[in-house]
Amino acid sequence: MTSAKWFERAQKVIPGGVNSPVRAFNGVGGTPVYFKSGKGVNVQTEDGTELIDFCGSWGPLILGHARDEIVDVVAKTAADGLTFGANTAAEAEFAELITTLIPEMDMVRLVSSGTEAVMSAIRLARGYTGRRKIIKFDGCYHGHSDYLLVAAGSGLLTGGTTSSAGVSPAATEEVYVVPYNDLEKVQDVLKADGENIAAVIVEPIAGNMGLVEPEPGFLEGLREATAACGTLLIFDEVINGFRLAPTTFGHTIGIEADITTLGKIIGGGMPIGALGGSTEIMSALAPLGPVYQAGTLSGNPVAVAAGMKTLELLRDESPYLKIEILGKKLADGINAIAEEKELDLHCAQRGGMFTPFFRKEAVRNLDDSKACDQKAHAAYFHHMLNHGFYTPPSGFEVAFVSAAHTEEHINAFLEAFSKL
Ligand SMILES: Cc1ncc(COP(=O)(O)O)c(C=O)c1O
Ligand SMILES: NCC(=O)CCC(=O)O
Repeated sequence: MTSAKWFERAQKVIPGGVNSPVRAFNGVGGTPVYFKSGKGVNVQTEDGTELIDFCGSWGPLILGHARDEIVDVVAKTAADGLTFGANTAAEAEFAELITTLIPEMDMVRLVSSGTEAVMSAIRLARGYTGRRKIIKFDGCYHGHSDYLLVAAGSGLLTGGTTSSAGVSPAATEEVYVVPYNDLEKVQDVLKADGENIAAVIVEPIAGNMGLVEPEPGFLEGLREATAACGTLLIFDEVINGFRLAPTTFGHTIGIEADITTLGKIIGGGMPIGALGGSTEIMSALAPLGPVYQAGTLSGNPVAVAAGMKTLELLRDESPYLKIEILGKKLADGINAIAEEKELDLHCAQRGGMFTPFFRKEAVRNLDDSKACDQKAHAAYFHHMLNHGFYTPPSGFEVAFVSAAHTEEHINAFLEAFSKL
C-alpha cells in the first residue's frame, strides 16, 4: 500500500495522521512519506522507493540507520528483559561513561525524551535557586513542556505560530523571551530582575529556526552575566550533544553550563533524555533533595544499551572529522551552485548540521530566519525528494550528515541540487 493510502488511513485514527506535527509536511505541502526500513543512509518507503536520508530521525542517527553493533546489543538486551523499574548495572555504567565524557557533569539523571530532560532541568533550576522566572530565546525549541512553548521554534514555527493553546498564561508569564544572539538584552533583563530569574536556557548552537550559530562572545557573555546574579545557565544540548565531538558543545568551547540537557544521539535511536550537572545542583533532585522527578521507564535497559554502544562507537571511532569534511563539502557545493545559478539562498553548516536558508543574507536570529522564502524551501524539498533525497520537511530545521554518508552521497546530492 502506498504512503498516500497509509496517510489516508492514519488520518482517521491519529490526529493529523502523525504522532509528531513536524512529520505532517505542513511546511512543504504534499503527502508524508511512510518509511518501512532503514540501513546506513538508505531508507525504503511504503511506495517501494529508496531514499538517501539527510534527516536522520531529526538527529539521533549520527551513525546511520540500524548500525549492526547497536542492533545486536538492543536485541540481546531486549531478550533479557525489556524493563524492570529497578536498578541495573548498565545504567550506572552508562552514567559513568557520560560523566567521564562530559567533565562538567558530576551526575546525570536519565529520562525518556528531550522534552522530559528540559522540563526537569527547569524544575531543578527553580527548586535549587528558589526563583520562579526563566529567560529563553526566540526561535529556540526545548520540547513541548508548558513553560517552553512560548516563542518556540521547530514544528510550532512551521505551523505558523510560536506558542500553543492549552498552556496556562501563568506558565508563560514567568518566561522572558529575548532574541537569540542579543547579549545586551539578556544583560538588561538580568540587571532589572536577575534576583527572580532561576535560569537562562539556550541551545548553544540553535537548530530549531534552522541552523543559527552563536556569535563570538554570546555564550561567554551569558555565562558571565548569569554567574554574576546567581542565575543558572542551562545548555540544551539535545541536538548539539555528541554532535561535533564525543562530549558537549559547551565542553569543546570551554564554557561550563550549570545544567546540560541531552537526548537524541545518547539513545542511539531509542527513546532517551538526560540532564546533568554538578553534584551540588543535581543533589537537589529527589530522593536526595526536594525537587521531584521520576519515570517508570527512566533508564530503560534497552535504551541504555543502545545509547552506551553509540557513545562507545563515537568515542572509539571518532567520525567527527569525516562528518565535518562531508558537511562542509555539501554546504560549499550548495553555495557554489547558488552563486552560479544566481539563486537567492545560502547554506549554513557546522559539522554534520546544515540548513539551506532561502535568502542570501546571513541568519543570526528568528526574525532573519522568518524572512527566508518558505515557498522556495518547499520547492527545494520536493525537488530533492523527487530525486531520492529526504531532508527535513520544514525550512526551520537542521538536516544532518551522518558517519554513514560518503563522498558519493554528497556528490549525488549536489548533482540533484544543481538541477533545482
Ligand atoms: C534543542 C531541543 N531540545 C529539546 C527537544 C525535545 O526533545 P524530544 O523531541 O526528544 O522530546 C528537541 C527536539 O525535539 C530539541 O531540538
Ligand atoms: N528539531 C525539531 C525536532 O527534532 C522535533 C522532532 C519532533 O518533534 O518530532
